[in-house]
Amino acid sequence: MHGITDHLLHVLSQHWLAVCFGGLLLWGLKNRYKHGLHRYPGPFLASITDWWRLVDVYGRRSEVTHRALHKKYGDVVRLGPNTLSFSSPKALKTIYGLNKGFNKSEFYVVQQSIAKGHRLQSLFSTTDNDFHARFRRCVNSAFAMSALVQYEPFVDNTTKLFLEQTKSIYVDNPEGCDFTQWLQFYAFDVIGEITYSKRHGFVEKNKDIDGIVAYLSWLFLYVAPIGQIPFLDRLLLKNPIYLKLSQWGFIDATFPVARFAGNRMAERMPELANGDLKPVAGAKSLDLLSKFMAAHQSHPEFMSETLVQTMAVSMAFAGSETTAISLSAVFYFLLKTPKALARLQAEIDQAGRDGAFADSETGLVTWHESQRLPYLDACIKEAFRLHPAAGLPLERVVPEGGADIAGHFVQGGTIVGCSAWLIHMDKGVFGDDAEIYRPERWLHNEELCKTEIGKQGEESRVKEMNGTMFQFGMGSRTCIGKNISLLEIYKLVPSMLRRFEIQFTDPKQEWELVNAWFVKQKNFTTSFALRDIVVPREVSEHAASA
Ligand code: HEM
Repeated sequence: MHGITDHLLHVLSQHWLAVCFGGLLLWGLKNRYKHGLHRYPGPFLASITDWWRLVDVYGRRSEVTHRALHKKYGDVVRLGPNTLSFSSPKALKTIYGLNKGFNKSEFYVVQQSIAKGHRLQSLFSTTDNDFHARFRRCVNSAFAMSALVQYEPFVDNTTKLFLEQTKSIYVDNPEGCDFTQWLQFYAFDVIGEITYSKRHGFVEKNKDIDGIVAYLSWLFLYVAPIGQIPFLDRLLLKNPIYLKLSQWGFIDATFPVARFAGNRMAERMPELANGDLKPVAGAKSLDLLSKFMAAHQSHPEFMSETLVQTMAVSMAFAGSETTAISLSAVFYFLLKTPKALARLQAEIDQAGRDGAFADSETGLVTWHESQRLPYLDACIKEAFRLHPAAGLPLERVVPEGGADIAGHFVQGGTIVGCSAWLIHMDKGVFGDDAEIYRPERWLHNEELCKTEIGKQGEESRVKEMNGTMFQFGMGSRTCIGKNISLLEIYKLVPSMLRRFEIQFTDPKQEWELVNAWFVKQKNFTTSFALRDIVVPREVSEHAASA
């Protein structure tokens, strides 16, 4: 026995290079043929190792890589030894459909936040479908369309302040405004107000409070590449030593947003203990935190205090950067397309002259008023289409037994996903000019609508586009905050356009994109001038005669 071991050790020491090479070769071959994925095209290195996609995502423009790969290879591309990307809208119903059994991949686990050394499994990041379904049932009603009316006063407070601050800080300011950051301050404060009836104070102070925005940006820059090899997270941000030290109180690894949420919860605990949840002083209705606490009262066996806090933290994580990116996209594409901006401005001014807006003083537009502006709707949808916030495929794991996805049988355990950056480019659905910004595609062509058949054709064309939009995801894991973000966007865009003339500070300016899971814009600097708010005809005639 001894002799064999000695002999083996001798051979290994003599031929260690060949042994290492052989081991690597076997590992590479195992990866290459994993789950029969060698049938699918893609970069050769991607079929061998996930380091290929980590490096690509680290380059911060993966949406460009993914588009180029699908253009070259077709509807299915292999992005890793165990990962496929699908670009055809036909794949959506299978991968994201209700009760199809596809779980989120480990990519999402990397996004779990930490409070006092413990990971917080959130609605967004959990990979457990049963846990998710129970969690979602507890909080769903707080996000229903009908609850929107209750949140509008919260949004109004921040929007009015935002309009005032834009006027006093940026009107006729030659330095211009970093518009993406300014909109992010807005989105953070709206979420703060809806969640806690308390703004973080970004818009008041025009600065990043407690470094929350910078921290979140850093975090997304981290989770995007590390999420490609999630195991690395356990060596880095969530390594056990760091988490233990944090649990014992030696270091504070609590995310700043989690700290803010914890403080607000502590303030409300007495109310919860009394069973007396009521709107915070000055607020007209219950905020989200109160609603999550009410869920804790009605489902104490599941909705723990930790889950209440997690839910509150998720609001800032999932709802601020995404909304700010989408708002920036709406304004950017309008400024880049003067004809569309002029048409939208004309629609808004006409509504102003017709007395469609109740507020002629601050410029604030209500949700209901915004819903009567079809061209506004078209401009917003077109911006969502061309610049969806999430810039990576929404990864899911194929259930045991495998699945047929858009005509391809894929084995269980394979990671599959679609990216809105590809789905929204489908020419079959969005037209041959899918690559350009053209809000008109969302309107019915009046010429065609003159016949019944033409009208039906137009209706089904627009319906298909609506049904293919993927900016909020799809199925059971679709964005729970969609209605809140739409409330913000549909109110802020017309309110800003009533109040201000917005221009690029440098007309030749192009923005820069940074794909860190969410595709954030940089170098989008704007100048503002005050506009006279267009008032109803009778009012202006009355003013003229007086
Ligand atoms: C324009 C703004 C927004 C965009 C583009 C957006 C996008 C998305 C997407 C794509 C997903 C699905 C992720 C996946 O399947 O992997 C998602 C989920 C989610 N979003 Fe949003 N979101 C936005 C605003 C918000 C807001 C304002 C909130 C909170 C108030 C929010 C909270 C969430 C939560 C909690 C989830 C997880 C839902 C679940 O798994 O049940 N989002 N969002």
